[in-house]
Amino acid sequence: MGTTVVNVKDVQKVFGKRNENQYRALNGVSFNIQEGEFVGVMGPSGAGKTTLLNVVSTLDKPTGGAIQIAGTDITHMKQGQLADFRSEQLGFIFQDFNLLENLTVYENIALPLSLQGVPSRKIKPSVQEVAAKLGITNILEKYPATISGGQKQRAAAARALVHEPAIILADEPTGALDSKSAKSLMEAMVHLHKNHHVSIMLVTHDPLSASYCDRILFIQDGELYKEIFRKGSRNEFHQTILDALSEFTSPDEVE
Ligand SMILES: Nc1ncnc2c1ncn2[C@@H]1O[C@H](COP(=O)(O)OP(=O)(O)OP(=O)(O)O)[C@@H](O)[C@H]1O
Repeated sequence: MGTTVVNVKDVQKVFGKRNENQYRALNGVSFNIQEGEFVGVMGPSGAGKTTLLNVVSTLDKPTGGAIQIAGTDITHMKQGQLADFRSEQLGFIFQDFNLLENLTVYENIALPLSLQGVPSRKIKPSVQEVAAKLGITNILEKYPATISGGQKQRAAAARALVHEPAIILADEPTGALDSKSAKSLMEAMVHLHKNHHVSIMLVTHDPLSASYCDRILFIQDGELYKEIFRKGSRNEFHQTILDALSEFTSPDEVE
C-alpha cells in the first residue's frame, strides 16, 4: 500500500443549530484515499455526497470526526490557514467550469500559481506542461467564451492540476458536457491518474463517468453503504456500478 493522501475518520455533519430542526447529513463516514488512487463517490440525491466533498475540500467544517490531507489535520485549522492549505494542496473541478471570462485560458490556468506569488518566469513552463498533458496547447491565448464546453473543462482540469496538489476534487465535472466531451475529459483524467500518479476524488451521478475510477464509495443517508473495486475492464465495471445502484435506489432517482 502506498501513502495515504486523504484520511476521513468517523466524520459527522449536522446542519442546523441545537434545539432547532437539525439534519444529520453525514453520520460516521470513514475511508482513506491512497496516493495515485482515482475514487468515485456515488449515491442517491440527498445522500450526502456534496456535503462529503465540501468537508474534505475544507469548504465546510465537519461537526465531528477528523480529516487529514497529506498528513495535515484540516479539521482544526483556522480560516486563514485553511485558505493557504486549499490553494497549495487542493485542486478543484466543478460542473460549471468556473473559468474567469475576462482572462485567457493561459491566465486561468496560471491563476493558482499567481495567487501563490510564484514569479511569472516559473509559471510559464508549468502552464505549458499541464496544457500539453491535457491537449490544449493550441487554445492557451483564447478566452473561455470562444472555446467549447469540453475545452473549457480541460482548461479547468489544467488549472486544478498546475500547482501539483495532493488531490483533485471533482464535483460532477461531466454534468454539463455532451457525451463525447465527457468521454474525452474522463480519458484525460485517467491519463493523469495513470501516467502522472494524480489522486482524484470524483462525485458523480453518472455510472459511465464512474466506470473510469478504481473504486467507488456508495453513500446513502449520510453513511458509507458499500465500496466496490474495479477488477476487470471498464465495461464490466460499468455494469457492476449499475447493479450496485439498482440495489439501493429507484432507477429514476439515479438519473
Ligand atoms: N446548508 C444546509 N443546511 C441544511 N441541510 C443541508 C444543507 N446542505 C445540505 N443539506 C441537506 O443534507 C443532505 C445531503 O445533501 P447533499 O447536497 O450532500 O446531497 P447529495 O448526495 O450531494 O445530493 P445531490 O446528488 O442531489 O447533489 C440533504 O438532505 C440536504 O437537504
